[in-house]
Amino acid sequence: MTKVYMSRPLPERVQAAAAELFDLTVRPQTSPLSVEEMRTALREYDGVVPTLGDMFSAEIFAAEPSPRCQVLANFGVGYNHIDVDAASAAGVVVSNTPGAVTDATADTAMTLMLMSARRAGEGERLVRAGAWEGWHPTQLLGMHLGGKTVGIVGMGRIGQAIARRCHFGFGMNVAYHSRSPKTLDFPAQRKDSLQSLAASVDVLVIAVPGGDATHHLINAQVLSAMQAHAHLINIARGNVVEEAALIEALSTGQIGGAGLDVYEFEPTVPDALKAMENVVLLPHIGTAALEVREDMGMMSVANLKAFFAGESPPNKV
Ligand SMILES: NC(=O)c1ccc[n+]([C@@H]2O[C@H](COP(=O)([O-])OP(=O)(O)OC[C@H]3O[C@@H](n4cnc5c(N)ncnc54)[C@H](O)[C@@H]3O)[C@@H](O)[C@H]2O)c1
Ligand SMILES: O=C(O)[C@H](O)CO
Repeated sequence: MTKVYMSRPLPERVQAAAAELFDLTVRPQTSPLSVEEMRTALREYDGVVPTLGDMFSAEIFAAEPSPRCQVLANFGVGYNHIDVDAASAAGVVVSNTPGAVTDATADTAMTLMLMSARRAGEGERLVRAGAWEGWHPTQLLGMHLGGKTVGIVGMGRIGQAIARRCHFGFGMNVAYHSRSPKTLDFPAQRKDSLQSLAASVDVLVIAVPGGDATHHLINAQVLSAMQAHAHLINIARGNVVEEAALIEALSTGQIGGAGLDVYEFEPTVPDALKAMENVVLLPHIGTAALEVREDMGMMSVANLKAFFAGESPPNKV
């Protein structure tokens, strides 16, 4: 029977579906795989279900050049933790879970946007500290989103879902920067550079994939182009934003605030960020809803099933 290894426990429904089809081993820990665990997974299993944090780098494939494993069915849309070229050179196909994550992650972006613009975290801390002295007309005044402009960096599935929510739900104007124009079913202004997008919006949202090509895409230069009242929202990958430059921009008042779901050195969150009132910090919960995690898992299982039936996985990357 085909041997499959899951690097973390997934929702019960997903494990049950995988166990019906394969000889399934579920690793009980929730931490990223160690180098030794990744090598063993490649050596001893036909298929592996890894997830973010399991760093299947070129070095791992170099150490296991002829693996038994033929497919990495990643749990998650982002696969920047897998060196796809090295996997391919070792004969390993990689798949991911696009679409299943889109709406939930866009909702998380809206949560961050509203919390940051309307100072919700700051207000919650005030209440919890017992320091709230009652309503008054000029307390905790934030930025109203209606009529403001959101700038999307990465107008893909999640970027478009965020833009739709902003336009149809909140009456915001939408701008974006992309290498080529997009055909969209809502009005949006395309900016020809990241700098001009950053300079012209009230909220800048990052929704690009992670990886070498987008590492520190949002650096000191981009942050200094932003307006002093503007907010930065990152639901993509932590190292797309140069965290040290963000801390500087937030602490000097170069930008108004930030909402983050992801961090450059996850799960480490710098003390400087934790100490600031004008930043909202979430623990990478973009897709954290049971039905979403079930959909992602069922997609990984469907990719494995197709692969071992001799077909191309529907979500091969
Ligand atoms: N926070 C979370 O829990 C969470 C959840 C899901 C996805 N994500 C992240 O979001 C990413 C995007 O997911 P998606 O499904 O929307 O992917 P996608 O491929 O549909 O969209 C990404 C878009 O970014 C564009 N892009 C790439 N490089 C760019 C650049 N330098 N400048 C401007 N645009 C650029 C691409 O052309 C594409 O349109 C994932 O790769 C993942 O890392 C995070
Ligand atoms: O890439 C993804 O899908 C998320 O970051 C994990 O849910």
